Amino acid sequence: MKPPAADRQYTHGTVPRTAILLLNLGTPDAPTATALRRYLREFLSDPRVVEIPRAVWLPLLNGVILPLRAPKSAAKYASIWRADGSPLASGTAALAKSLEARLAANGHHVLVRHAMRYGNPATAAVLDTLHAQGVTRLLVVPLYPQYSAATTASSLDAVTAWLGRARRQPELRTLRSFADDAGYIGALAQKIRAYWTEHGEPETLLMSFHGMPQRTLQLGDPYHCECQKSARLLADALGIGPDRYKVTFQSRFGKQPWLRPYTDPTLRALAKAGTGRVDVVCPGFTVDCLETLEEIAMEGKQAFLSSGGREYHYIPCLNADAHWIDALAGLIETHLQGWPTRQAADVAQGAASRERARAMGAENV
Ligand SMILES: C=CC1=C(C)c2cc3[nH]c(cc4nc(cc5[nH]c(cc1n2)c(C)c5CCC(=O)O)C(CCC(=O)O)=C4C)c(C)c3C=C
Ligand SMILES: [Fe+2]
Ligand SMILES: [Fe+2]
Repeated sequence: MKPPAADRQYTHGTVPRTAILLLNLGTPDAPTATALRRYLREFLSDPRVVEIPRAVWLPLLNGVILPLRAPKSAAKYASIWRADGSPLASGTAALAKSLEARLAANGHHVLVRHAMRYGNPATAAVLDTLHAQGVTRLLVVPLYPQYSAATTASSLDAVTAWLGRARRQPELRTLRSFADDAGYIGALAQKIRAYWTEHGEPETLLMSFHGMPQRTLQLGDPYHCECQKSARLLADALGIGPDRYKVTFQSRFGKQPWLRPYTDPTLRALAKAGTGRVDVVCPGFTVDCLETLEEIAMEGKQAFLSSGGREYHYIPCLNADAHWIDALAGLIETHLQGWPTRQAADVAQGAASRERARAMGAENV
C-alpha cells in the first residue's frame, strides 16, 4: 500500500499541530443514477454495513441492487438537492466551520476539518492534507450520537486503514459516541421547545432513528440501547411522559427484520387511531440528509396525512445551531485535555523545538 506523500516531507522542528476530524457517512456527488451507482457501490460493499458473506452479497449488489436502486435513489436525492449540493455535504461542512470558529473563540489553536466515509471529501484524502499541514495530534469525531458498528466503527476503519500506511502516525484520540451527553440532549430539547413555542405542541412526539438489522442487536451492537437511552433522556429533558412520545426506526433496507417498531407503519397507525397532530424528530442524525428531508419530512408526512392524520411537523436536525455548536465544542474540549492546544503553548513549543534543533546543529530546521 502507498504511504501518504507527505511522509517524505519531514522538516525537523515543524510546529506540531492539532486537528479535529469530523466524520460523516457521505453522500453522492450528484443526484444522478451514475453518481448513485458509484456511491452506493462503495457504501453497500462495506462489510460493516451489509454483514452477508461477500461471495453471496457482491454478485447480488452489482447484478440486481445497484441497477434497480441507483435510479430510484437518484430521483429521491433530486427532490432534496440544493444550489450548494447535497444537504449532508453542505451541512457537515458548515458544522466544521462553525466549530472551528467556536474553538478558536475559546482559545484553541486547532484545525477542524470534515471527511466522509463514502464519497467526497474522502477520509484518506483529508488525512493526507492534514498530514501535509503538520498535524501530529488527531481527534476523530464521528458525527453519530449513537454508536453502531455500521457507522462509528466503519468510520474508524477508514482512519486506521490510513494510519496503516503512514510512517509518521499522529497521536490519535477518538470520541466513541455521545448518546447520553447532557449538551447534546440539552441542545435537542432546546430546539424542540423553541419549535413548540412557535408552532404549538403535538399530541405525540415521534423520535425516529435510522434502523439496523435486528440481528446486529443479538450480535452485541449497542446501537439499539443507545437510541433508547437518548430518547428517554430527551423525553425527561422535555418533561414529557411515555404517553406523549414514541421511539421508532426508519430506512429499512432488504428483506431481513430490522429494529422495531418501524417508523412508517407507526405513523399510519397513529393517524388511524385518531392522533390529530404528530411531530417527528430524528435525534440519530446530527445533520439533515436524505433520510430526514425526504423519508421523514416528505414520505412520512404523506403516510400520516393519507391515513387520516390532520397535522404533521418535521423538526429539523441540530445542524449548526448555536446551542449544539457550544455543546459539541464542550465535548471536544474534554477530549482535548492534556494536549497543548492553547495557541501560545503550541507555537512556543514549536519555536523552542526549532531552537534546540539549531543549537544541536541540525539542518533542515
Ligand atoms: C444495510 C444497509 C444500511 C445500514 C445498515 C445503514 C445504517 C445506517 N445509516 C445511517 C445513516 C445514513 N444512511 C443514509 C443513507 C442510506 N443508508 C442506506 C443503507 C443502510 N444504512 C442506504 C442504501 C442509503 C442511501 C440512500 C438510499 O438509497 O436509500 C444517510 C443519508 C446520506 C445522504 O446522502 O443524505 C445517512 C445519514 C445510520 C446512522 C445507520 C446506522 C445506525
Ligand atoms: Fe443508512
Ligand atoms: Fe431512506
